[in-house]
Amino acid sequence: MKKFIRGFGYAFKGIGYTAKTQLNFRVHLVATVLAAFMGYALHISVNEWQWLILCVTLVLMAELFNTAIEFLTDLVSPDYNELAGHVKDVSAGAVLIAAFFALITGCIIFLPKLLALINHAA
Ligand SMILES: Nc1ncnc2c1ncn2[C@@H]1O[C@H](COP(=O)(O)OP(=O)(O)OP(=O)(O)O)[C@@H](O)[C@H]1O
Repeated sequence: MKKFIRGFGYAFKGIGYTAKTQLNFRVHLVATVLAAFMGYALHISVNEWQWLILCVTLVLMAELFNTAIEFLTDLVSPDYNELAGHVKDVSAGAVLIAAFFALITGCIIFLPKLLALINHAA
C-alpha cells in the first residue's frame, strides 16, 4: 500500500517538474482554467463538459509524453543527431494534433454560445 501511495508522489513530482520547466505545459494549464471558467459561466451541458475534459486530458497527456521524450532524447543524444531531431519533431507533432482537436472542440462548444450572447446584447 505504501508503495502504491509513493507512486502517486512520483507522478505528481513529474507533473510538477514539467510545469516548472515547460512553458507550453503552463500555457495549457492556463487554457484549462480559462476553459473551465467559460464552461461554468456559459452553463455548458454535461455532454459538453465530457468533451472539454477529454480535450484537457489529451493535451496535458500529450505534453507530458512529449516532455519525457525530449528529456530522454537529450539524455541519449546530447549532440546533434538527425534522428534525435526527428524524434522530437514527431513528438511535438502529437501535441499539435491534440491541441488542434481541443481548439476545434472548444469552438464547437463555445462559439454558438458566445455568438448568442453577443446577439442578445446587441
Ligand atoms: N539533439 C538534436 N539533434 C538534432 N536536432 C535537434 C536536437 N535537439 C533538438 N533538435 C531540433 O530542435 C527542435 C527543438 O528542440 P528542443 O529540444 O529545443 O525542443 P523544444 O520543442 O524547443 O522544447 P523545450 O523548449 O522544452 O526544450 C526539435 O524539434 C528538433 O527539430
